[in-house]
Amino acid sequence: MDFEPPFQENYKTLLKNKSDKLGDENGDRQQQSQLMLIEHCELPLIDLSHLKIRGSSVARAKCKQDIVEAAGKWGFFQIVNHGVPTETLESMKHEQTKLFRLPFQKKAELSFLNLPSPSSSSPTKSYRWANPQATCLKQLPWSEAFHIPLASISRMKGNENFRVTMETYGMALANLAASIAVILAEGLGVKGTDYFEENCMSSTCFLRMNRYPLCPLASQVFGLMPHTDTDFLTVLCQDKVGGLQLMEGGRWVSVNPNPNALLVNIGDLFEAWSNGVYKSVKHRVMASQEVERFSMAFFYCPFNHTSIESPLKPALYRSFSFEEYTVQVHRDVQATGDKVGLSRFLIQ
Ligand SMILES: O=C(O)CCC(=O)C(=O)O
Ligand SMILES: [Fe+2]
Repeated sequence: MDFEPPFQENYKTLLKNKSDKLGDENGDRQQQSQLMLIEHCELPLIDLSHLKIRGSSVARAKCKQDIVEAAGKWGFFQIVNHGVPTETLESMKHEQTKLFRLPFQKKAELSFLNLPSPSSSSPTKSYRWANPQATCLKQLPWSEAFHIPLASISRMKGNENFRVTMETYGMALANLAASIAVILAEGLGVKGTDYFEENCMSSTCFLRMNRYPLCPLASQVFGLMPHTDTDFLTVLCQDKVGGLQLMEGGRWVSVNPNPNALLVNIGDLFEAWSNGVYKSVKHRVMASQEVERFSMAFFYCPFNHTSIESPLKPALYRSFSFEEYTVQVHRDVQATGDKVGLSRFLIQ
């Protein structure tokens, strides 16, 4: 299978170090018991058809309230009747599978898809797999991904269908995320804001296509390491396989996959903008020995120069630009393997 990244070959030394696995006798016992006794959770499922202007105002208010409550309690919720056409979703999934089935050597070429070369705020390549900086198995994600700035897809070479599908998908998701952002702002008592309309457009957003290959060492590595998202909102489209877990009340819980729903989660920027009311919750993906998994994350982000400052006072975080945040995250990841994140910007 020439599309498979060479995990085993390239990470031979790390993989030989069995004492390293995710919580064995030498590891953290608490972590081990957590891995074995994971509860499943049913995230709030919100039907966005209630938001229609023609519908009842009571149902509309209740739907908005459900979104606001889920963002504060879980940081995650599922949505149905979200308005993204089924054909658009299906074409994206089809194009995504085709993309990952290309030979590894081709995907890894620097010029593949003609996406932009690394810049200071996004200094890594669009195609990523495993983690060249990993010093132990816990830092080795068993996955490959394309991280695509929507601003640059007009330059994409090759498959015209893919470019058009991605453009349509990006626009639909940017509109969807914008309407959720306004509801969340209203939930904070901030009415009639044009902050999101002015600072976030489809061209400031990113798409990340993830593939989690079968993993022969599923108990030893993650599919994707625990992290929070560096954006305002993420809209995730996942298949029916499952594997996503999130932190709830200090423990990891498994999210039951619902392939008919999109999953929305709060990112770091919204946590800061909401002054901590909405939660950017840690999540991770477990690796699987049996089933391959695909997901697509849409990251709702502002311009690099956009200032993130909560309209609620007194502010918990000092104001920072999106670029300042991403540069700091990158610096911390390089230096410590951990992004640190919002706590860096807390006002003492
Ligand atoms: O694949 C998933 O379910 C989650 C992906 C994710 O968290 C990400 O791309 O940031
Ligand atoms: Fe994520």
